[in-house]
Amino acid sequence: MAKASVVVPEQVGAAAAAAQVGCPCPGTTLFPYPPPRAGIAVRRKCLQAAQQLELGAGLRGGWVESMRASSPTHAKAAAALAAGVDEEHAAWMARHPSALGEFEKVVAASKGKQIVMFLDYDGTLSPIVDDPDAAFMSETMRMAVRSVAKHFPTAIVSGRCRDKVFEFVKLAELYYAGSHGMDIKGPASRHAAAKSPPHNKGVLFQPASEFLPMIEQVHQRLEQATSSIPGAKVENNKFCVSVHFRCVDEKSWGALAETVRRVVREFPRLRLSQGRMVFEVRPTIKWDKGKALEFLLDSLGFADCSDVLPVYIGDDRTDEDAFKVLRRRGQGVGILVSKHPKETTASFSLQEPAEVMKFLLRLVEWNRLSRARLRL
Ligand SMILES: O=P(O)(O)OC[C@H]1O[C@H](O[C@H]2O[C@H](CO)[C@@H](O)[C@H](O)[C@H]2O)[C@H](O)[C@@H](O)[C@@H]1O
Repeated sequence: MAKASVVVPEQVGAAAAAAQVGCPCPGTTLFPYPPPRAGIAVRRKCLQAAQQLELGAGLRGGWVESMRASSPTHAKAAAALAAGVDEEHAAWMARHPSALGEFEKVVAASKGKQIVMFLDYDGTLSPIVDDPDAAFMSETMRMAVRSVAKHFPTAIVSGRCRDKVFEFVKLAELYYAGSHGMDIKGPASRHAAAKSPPHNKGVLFQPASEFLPMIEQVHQRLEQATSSIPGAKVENNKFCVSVHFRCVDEKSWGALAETVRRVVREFPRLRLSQGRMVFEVRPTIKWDKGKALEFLLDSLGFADCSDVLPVYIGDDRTDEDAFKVLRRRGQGVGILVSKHPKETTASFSLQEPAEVMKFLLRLVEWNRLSRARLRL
């Protein structure tokens, strides 16, 4: 398999581009610029369909195609039809190599920098399951995240409401950005708070608080309107609402998409996007997981700093906003969790939560050894 190198010709372009936008550390980017194209015709078509959906311009067929794209099984089948699976996968892996396989390059990029860890929850720390209320993370994963947080400032960035994701993760020493980054809170544990920068104590940021009553309303409307579609599940995520279709018969997907769109049209200040077998309804404000990442870096005292290396691991379309921010800053490491080729702005990949755990533990071990070596 062709290996991607940190020192590739495109990075000269990256450095130049970074310099043009005034990036403080143009020589240190891990991101080739312009971003490599996945070249997956089927995926791109599906992405366009998803964008149409977001713009509200999609036809019924476009929605269903986009809904299919959010299922790895369908996507895999579609990609397999479009090209040889192995070739497609190998080419994709060459563009987005395994963060475990290229571990040395990842850590080399952190030389002299503070790593800040950003972790998505569903599909990254916990496996995807049919019932959103049963998406538990394993105790071993919890221990891995706890260890990471002992070594690096660590944040969970999730589409879930903050309280719910905290119930799953149960680690008070972390930062949490729930509702796709619209509900940010600093560590609750006294020990972690004591270690936080002084200006960051008790950080709490909720840029969409005025939308709370509207989200309540749309949640009720969606529950009502989708109640006749078996398997549809509406989840109130405080500043946004998810409508799940993982358990809906594919024959009803068109009807569900139309119903959701009809309801969302009643609320011009809300918008519709799509995640993994889920519609996401959220405020039209310009705030997403990428903005949350930047907010947290600033809160941690790393605004306009070149001596920080944000590492963001996520599996979903909404995580792309964070990957894009890293690429624009020319700073950090974006890692997509996916077994299948997907169009992404992330530089690296990991296949599944089990690999995420291995990566986290390896990072902890590497940091422990590097510190021990410094003490010698
Ligand atoms: O940003 P995330 O932490 O990845 O949250 C995104 C959505 O995740 C959850 O839904 C996804 O996981 C479920 C459990 O595995 C699965 O059943 C569903 O199909 C996935 O879309 C969560 O329930 C949503 O509210 C989040 O927005």
